[in-house]
Amino acid sequence: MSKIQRVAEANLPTEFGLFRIVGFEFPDTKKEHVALVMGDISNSEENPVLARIHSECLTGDALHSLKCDCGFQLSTALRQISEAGRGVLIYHREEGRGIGLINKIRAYSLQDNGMDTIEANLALGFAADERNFKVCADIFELLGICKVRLLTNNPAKIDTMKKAGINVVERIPLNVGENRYNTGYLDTKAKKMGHYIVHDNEKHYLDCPYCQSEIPNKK
Ligand SMILES: Nc1nc2c(ncn2[C@@H]2O[C@H](COP(=O)(O)OP(=O)(O)OP(=O)(O)O)[C@@H](O)[C@H]2O)c(=O)[nH]1
Ligand SMILES: [Zn+2]
Repeated sequence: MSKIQRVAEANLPTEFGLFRIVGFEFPDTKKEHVALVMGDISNSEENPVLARIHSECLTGDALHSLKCDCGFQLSTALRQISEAGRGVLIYHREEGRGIGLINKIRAYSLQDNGMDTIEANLALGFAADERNFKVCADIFELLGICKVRLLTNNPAKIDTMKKAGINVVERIPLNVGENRYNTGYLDTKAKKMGHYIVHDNEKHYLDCPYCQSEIPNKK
C-alpha cells in the first residue's frame, strides 16, 4: 500500500477558534483523513505539540449519542487546543474502531441484547479493535511534528506512535462525558483494553449514575 500524502489545506473557523484543516489521502485507495491545526506547530522538538488522535464516531461526534464518550472528547480536545493556542487534532477516519458505521450499528444491536462492546465485535467476526494508528504517525510526520503531548486514555495509541518514531513526551487524560448510557462501555475499555479510565467524583457528569447530578456536563 502506498504512503498517505498531504493533498489539500484551507482555513476552518470553528466554535473553538480558527484552525487550518489539512487533508490527507492514500493515492491508491483514496481513503481520506484530516487534521485540524492551530498556531505555529513548527519546532516541536523544543516545544512538543498538544495533540489528539480522534477516531471517527459519527454517532458520538455528530449525532449527540450518549453511548460513548467520543463527542465529549472531541469538543474537549478542540477547546484545550484552542486554549493553548497551538495544537493538532487528527480526525482519524476509522469509524467504529475500524469496522465501519453499519457494522458498528450491528454491534450496537448485539449490545442492546446484552453483549459488551468487545464481545459484539468478536461475534461479528472482527478483532476487538481493527484500527491502524500508524497512519496517524505518518500524518504527524507530514505536518513536521516529532514530539507530542497526547490527549488520550488509550495506551495503544502511545505505543504505536513511539514505535513509529513519534515521541510522546506526555499523556494528558481525557475523561469526559461519562453518563448512565456509556458507563459500561467505559468500564469494558478499562478492564479489557487497558484504557486509563477514571471516574472523577468531583465532576458533575451528564445524568451521572454515581453523583446523581442534575448539572449537565457542558460540551
Ligand atoms: N466497534 C465499535 N466501535 C465503537 C463502539 N463505541 C465506539 N466505537 C468507536 O470507537 C472509536 C473510539 O474509540 P474509543 O475506544 O472510545 O477511544 P480511543 O480512541 O481508543 O481512546 P481515547 O484516545 O482515550 O479516546 C470510534 O471509532 C468509535 O466509532 C462500539 O461499541 N463498537
Ligand atoms: Zn463514539
